[in-house]
Amino acid sequence: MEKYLEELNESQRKAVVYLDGPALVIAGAGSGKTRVLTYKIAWLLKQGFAPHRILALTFTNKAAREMKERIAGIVGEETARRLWMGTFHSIFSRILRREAERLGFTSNFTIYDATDSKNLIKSIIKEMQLDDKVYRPGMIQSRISNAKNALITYKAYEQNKQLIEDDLRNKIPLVRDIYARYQNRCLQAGAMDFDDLLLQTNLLFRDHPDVLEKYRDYFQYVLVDEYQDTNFAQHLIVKRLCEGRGNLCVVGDDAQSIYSFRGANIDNILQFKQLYPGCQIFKLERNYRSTQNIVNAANSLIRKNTAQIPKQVYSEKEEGSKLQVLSSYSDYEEAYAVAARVQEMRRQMPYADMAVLYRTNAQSRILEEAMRKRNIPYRVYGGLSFYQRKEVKDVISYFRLVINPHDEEAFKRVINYPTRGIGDTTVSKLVSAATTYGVSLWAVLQSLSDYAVPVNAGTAKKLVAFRELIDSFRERNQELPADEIATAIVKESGIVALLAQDHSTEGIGKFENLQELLKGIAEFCQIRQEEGNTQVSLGDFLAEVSLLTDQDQEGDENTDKVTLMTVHAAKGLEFGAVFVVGLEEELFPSAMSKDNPRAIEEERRLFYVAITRAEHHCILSFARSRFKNGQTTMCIPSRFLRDIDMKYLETEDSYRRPETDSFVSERKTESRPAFTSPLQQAKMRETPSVGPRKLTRMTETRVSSAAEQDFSDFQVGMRVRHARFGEGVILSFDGDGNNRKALIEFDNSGQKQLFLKFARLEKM
Ligand SMILES: Nc1ncnc2c1ncn2[C@@H]1O[C@H](COP(=O)(O)OP(=O)(O)OP(=O)(O)O)[C@@H](O)[C@H]1O
Ligand SMILES: [Mg+2]
Repeated sequence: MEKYLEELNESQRKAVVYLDGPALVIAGAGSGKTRVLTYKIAWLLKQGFAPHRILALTFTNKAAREMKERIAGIVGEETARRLWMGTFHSIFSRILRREAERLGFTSNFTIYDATDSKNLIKSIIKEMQLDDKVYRPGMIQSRISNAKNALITYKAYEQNKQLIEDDLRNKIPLVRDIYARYQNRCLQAGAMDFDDLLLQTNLLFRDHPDVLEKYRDYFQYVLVDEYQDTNFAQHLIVKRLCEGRGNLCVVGDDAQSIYSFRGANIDNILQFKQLYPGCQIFKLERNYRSTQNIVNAANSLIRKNTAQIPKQVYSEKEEGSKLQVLSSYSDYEEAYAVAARVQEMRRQMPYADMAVLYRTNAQSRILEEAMRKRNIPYRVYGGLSFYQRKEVKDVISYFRLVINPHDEEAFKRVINYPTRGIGDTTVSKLVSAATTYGVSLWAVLQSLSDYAVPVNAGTAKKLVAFRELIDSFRERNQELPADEIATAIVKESGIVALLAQDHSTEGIGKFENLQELLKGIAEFCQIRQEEGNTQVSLGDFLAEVSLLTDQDQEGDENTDKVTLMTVHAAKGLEFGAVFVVGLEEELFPSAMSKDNPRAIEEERRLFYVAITRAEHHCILSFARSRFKNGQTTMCIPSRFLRDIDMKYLETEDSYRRPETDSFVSERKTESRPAFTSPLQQAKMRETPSVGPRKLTRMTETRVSSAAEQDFSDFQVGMRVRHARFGEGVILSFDGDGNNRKALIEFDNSGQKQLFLKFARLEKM
C-alpha cells in the first residue's frame, strides 16, 4: 500500500480510492472529510490523472492553500502547483477571464467588492431620485445578491411575479429598475461583482454549450469541500460540469450548514443521491480532532435539531477536560476573564493554538482591548482587511483604472485624489453624460465635446491632464512588471508626496501601509517568477487581490498569536483551545432568529461548528449584561448552553442552569455570584499587566454584588463619570435594589438609562 494511505482509517481509505462513480462523503466534524479530499487528489495523481485536469473547490483561499501544501508534501510542489484548486470565485473568475468575450466582457474585467457594489447602488438610487430611507442601499444590495445567487438575471427579475409582488408589498417597486441599471452599469464599467462570478459562469455554461463541453472534457475529476454550504449557483455549476459522469467527489456535513443567509441550500447535499444516480455514500464516524468530552458535548447539542441526518461520531482520544462555562457580569468582564484564561492556557500551548470565536464582528473590539491590556498578541480575522483600508484602496483603484479604464467605481475614487481641482459637480456632469449615452465615464473623458459635457475650458484642461496621466501609465504597463509600474503610479499620481507630508500618527500609518503594499507586490512578483513566470503584470496582481475576502486575511501566519474571529470564519479550522464568547439570547442565537425555528436550528449548527473546532479545551462564556445599541442591556444565558448534556460541562458556582429563560428568576436562584473562580482571581492578581485599578474594580463588583446593594448615595443632579460614556448628570432614578436604574444625560453621549449595579459610576 502507498505509504500515505496508511495515514487513513479503513472508511476514509475506501472513500479515497473509490473511482467508480460519484461519491458523497457525509460525516460529522473532525472526522477527516477534508483529509479524504486531500488524499484523494494525491491518489488521483498516482493513478495518472494530470494535475491540471483536476478541479478542487474549497470554501476559502486559506483552505485551498493548506490543502495544496499537504498535497505538495505527498506528490511534490511542482505537481501540486498545477492543480486547479481554489474557491468557486477564484476558479471561475479564471475561467471567465478566458471566456469573457462570449459574455460581452473583456478578459481584464474588474471585480467589484461589496463596497464598490454598494457605492454603485447608492449612486443609482440618487440618480433615480429615490429616498434612500425607503430604498436602503444595503437592503437593495442583498436583494440583488439573493436574486443573482438564485440565478435570476435582471430580465428574469422583471418577469418574476413573486419578486415583483414582494417588492410592491414592501413599497419598493423599483428594485427591478435599480437591478437593471446596476447590471448595465457593471457591463459598461467592465466589472463583475462577486455574485456575478457565479451567475456569469452559469450563463456562460448555459448559453454556450461548446464552452461547457470544453470544460466538461477538460476536468477529469472534480472535488468539493464543505458541500453543505454551496448555494444554488454553485451547485448548478458543479452539476453542469459533472452530470452524467462519475467524476465527482463531494464532502460535507449537514450539521455544519451555516450559510443559508447567503443562499446556501442544505438540500444540495440531501438530494445528492437523486441527482447523481449510482452515487456511493461514505460515512466517517471517528473524530480525530477532539477529546471525547468535546465530541460528546457537541453530539448532545446537535441532537436537539430536528432536521438532521443521524450520524454517529465518537472520539478515541482521551476523555479530556469538561467544557468550562464562564459567566461574567458584563461584556467587559467577560473579555477580561477570557484574556486571563488565555494567559493561563499559555502554559499548556502556544497562543497560535488558541482561538476566541464570537457571533458578530462587533464583539471583537473589547476582546482586543482586553488582550492588549494583558500584552497578549492576537490577530483579528475579518475586520477591515488591509486591502479595504482607504489609502490602500485608493492606490488599488489607480491600478484598476490602468488595467480597465472603464471601471466606474475606481474612476470616481481617484479622479480627484490627490486633489486636482475636479469637483463633485464636474463628476456629476460626467456621470450624467455617461448615463445618457450609455457609455463608461472613461469613454466620456475621451471626448468631452462629443458627449456635450458642459465644462469650462479650465476644467476641461484638468480632465485631459488626468486622462493623459492614466494613459501614460497604461502605455508603460504594457512593458513594465507589476512592481515597477506600481511604484511609478504611486509616485507620479502624487500619492507618495501627499502621504509623506502628513506627519500625524495616522498619516505615518498610511504611509507605512503604502510601503507595505508595494512590498507585497514585489514579493508577489518574486514568488510568481520563482514559479516560472517570466514577467508578472499588474493585472496578475490585481486578479489575485480582488478575490481576497474577509476570511482570507494573510500575514504573519507563523508568529505566535491568538486568533480572534467569527464562528463563520472558523469553519473547517481547528485549534488546541477554543473560547466561544457571548453565549446569550439575542446574540447567540442572534436576535433575528429568535422567533424562527429554522433559523434557531441554523444558529445551533453554528454553535456546533464553534465547539467542534476545539481539540483539547473548549470554554463557553456568557455575560449577564452587554453594551448593545448604545445602552447596557441585561442578557439571558443562551438556550444552547442548556442543550448540552450537563455531564460534559463544568460550571462555576454562579452558573446554575436557569429553569426558565428569565434573567430575574435565574438571579434569585444564585447563591454566590462570581464572575471568576477564586483560583482564577488569584492568578489575575499575580499578573502585573492588568492595571491595579481594573483589578480592584472587578473585585469590588464581585463582592458588592453578592447582596442587594445600596445606591442611596447617588442623587439626582449629581455629576458622575462612566468608563465608556464619560461625564454626565443624573436626571432621575427608577427601580429598587439591584434593579435600580439611573437616567443620565452624558455630556457627549446623550441620555442613557443604566443599571447602577453594572454602570460602575464614579462620583465627581
Ligand atoms: N486517519 C487519521 N489519522 C490521524 N489523524 C487524522 C485522520 N483523519 C483525520 N485526522 C486529523 O483530524 C483532524 C480533522 O480532520 P479534517 O479537518 O479532515 O476533518 P473534517 O471532517 O474536514 O472536519 P470539519 O468538519 O471541521 O471540516 C485533522 O487534524 C486531521 O489531520
Ligand atoms: Mg473540513
